[in-house]
Amino acid sequence: MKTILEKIIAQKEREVALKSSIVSNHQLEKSELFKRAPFSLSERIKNNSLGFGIIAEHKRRSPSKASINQSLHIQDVLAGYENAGASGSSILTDNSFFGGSLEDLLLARATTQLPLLRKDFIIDEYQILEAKAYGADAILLIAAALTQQQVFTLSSLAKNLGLEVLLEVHNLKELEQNLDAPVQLIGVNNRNLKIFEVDIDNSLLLAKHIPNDIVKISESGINSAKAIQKLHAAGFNGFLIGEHFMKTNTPGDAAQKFIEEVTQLIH
Ligand SMILES: O=P(O)(O)OC[C@@H](O)[C@@H](O)c1c[nH]c2ccccc12
Repeated sequence: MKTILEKIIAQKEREVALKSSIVSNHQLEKSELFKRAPFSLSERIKNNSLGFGIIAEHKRRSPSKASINQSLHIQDVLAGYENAGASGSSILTDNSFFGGSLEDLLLARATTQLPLLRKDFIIDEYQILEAKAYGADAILLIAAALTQQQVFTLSSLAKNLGLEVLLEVHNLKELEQNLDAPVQLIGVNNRNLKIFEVDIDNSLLLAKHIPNDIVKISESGINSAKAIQKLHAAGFNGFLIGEHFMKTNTPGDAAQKFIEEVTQLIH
């Protein structure tokens, strides 16, 4: 039986083959946004007055949750996140499994000055060119979906284009085998993408193995200020949060309240 991750990757391979057959790399490189100088997500997380960074995610649905929120406009969500004091935003662009699109990324770019992470299952250089052409500042690479060679090649290309990389790992092996790749942020996913179970303790265990010149992010399943307090004490600088905000009618307000709670708790 195929895991969900394997199914998603198989679908991505088909998508990339189809899309690149009608829109060339060169056409993507000619787009207006390709000339834009990207923002630094890692700098915003390290240097902000809060002492921690929240990457607030736009997510309508996921394989583990059929519907989180289908009724909001991405412009309102992003304006709310920016106003709340988030350090960046993660925009799901996968359509088949998460209900997002590159159009979402474009609308987000037009709405906000926050650094934007293209959140997708990137397996090919073509998708990195797309990310830049649609206004991303950073991309996600998922170690569990890539070989060590792919992580190195794809993150090198991103770097050459001025995009930062958040490398997602789930265990020590994935972390250690990719430490020579040029990435600015490493995210420990609390959710196992193969079986979709959440375990915050996973991040706590891996934190000390991440080199200190790399920004440390804890991802997924975070829904309380107390969880951030623990993770922050373990050395994490940033926190990627989707569902806890997106399940409300006003994700920006939820993010604001959350950031206030965390600030009180950790100072
Ligand atoms: O909604 P949550 O549990 O706060 O999680 C956000 C984010 O970490 C999660 O969406 C995510 C982490 N890694 C991914 C890889 C692909 C798609 C989605 C993800």
